[in-house]
Amino acid sequence: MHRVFLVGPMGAGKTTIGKYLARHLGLAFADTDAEIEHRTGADIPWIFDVEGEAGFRLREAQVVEEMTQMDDIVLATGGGVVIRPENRQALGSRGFVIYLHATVAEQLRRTRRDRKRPLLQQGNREEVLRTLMMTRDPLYREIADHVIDTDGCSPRVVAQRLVVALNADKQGPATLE
Ligand SMILES: Nc1ncnc2c1ncn2[C@@H]1O[C@H](COP(=O)(O)OP(=O)(O)OP(=O)(O)O)[C@@H](O)[C@H]1O
Ligand SMILES: O=C(O)C1=C[C@@H](O)[C@@H](O)[C@H](O)C1
Ligand SMILES: [Mg+2]
Repeated sequence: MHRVFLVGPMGAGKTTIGKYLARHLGLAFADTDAEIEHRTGADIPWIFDVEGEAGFRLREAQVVEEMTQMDDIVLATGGGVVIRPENRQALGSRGFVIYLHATVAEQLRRTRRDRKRPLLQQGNREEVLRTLMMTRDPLYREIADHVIDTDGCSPRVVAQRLVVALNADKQGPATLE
């Protein structure tokens, strides 16, 4: 039984690399952001507008509680998933957690044209990303079994490093056969 959970900030590549990795490993792919949109029939900016960030976080916690119990899955999470202790507990205890790290400069480059991440649509993007990173980086690390620096690496190279990390984890629940 394989469960790989990808955590990290906006633009780290969780969604991009998660899809690639799942295909490579022959596992299902799921994404908490996409699942929330699927369940509500609304996109994330709309949910933030109507229900506020608090409403979104509640939905996110419900999805995390369910999806971290699915088998043979690569699960990409939203950048803020680690805020809630119950999410950290579920992710940290139920699967192999990979922290995809990217510097703020790299996050800025990768999210330059983004209009779908509500937290990046107001104020100074660099400042927002820096503040989020300061509070969240220790939380990503708290639950991570492995950290991968993605700066300057193509999605393919990041995915290859991820496979190496999974293979090296003899005890982990996501060890490759
Ligand atoms: N290793 C990489 N090298 C270059 N570009 C990348 C890399 N990983 C992702 N990208 C690009 O960065 C953008 C954001 O990637 P992605 O949506 O996968 O991030 P995410 O971690 O899922 O963010 P979020 O937390 O907001 O869901 C996309 O345009 C993607 O193509
Ligand atoms: O970093 C965050 O808090 C977020 C990241 C995205 O994945 C989405 O979950 C949403 O835009 C919030
Ligand atoms: Mg994503």
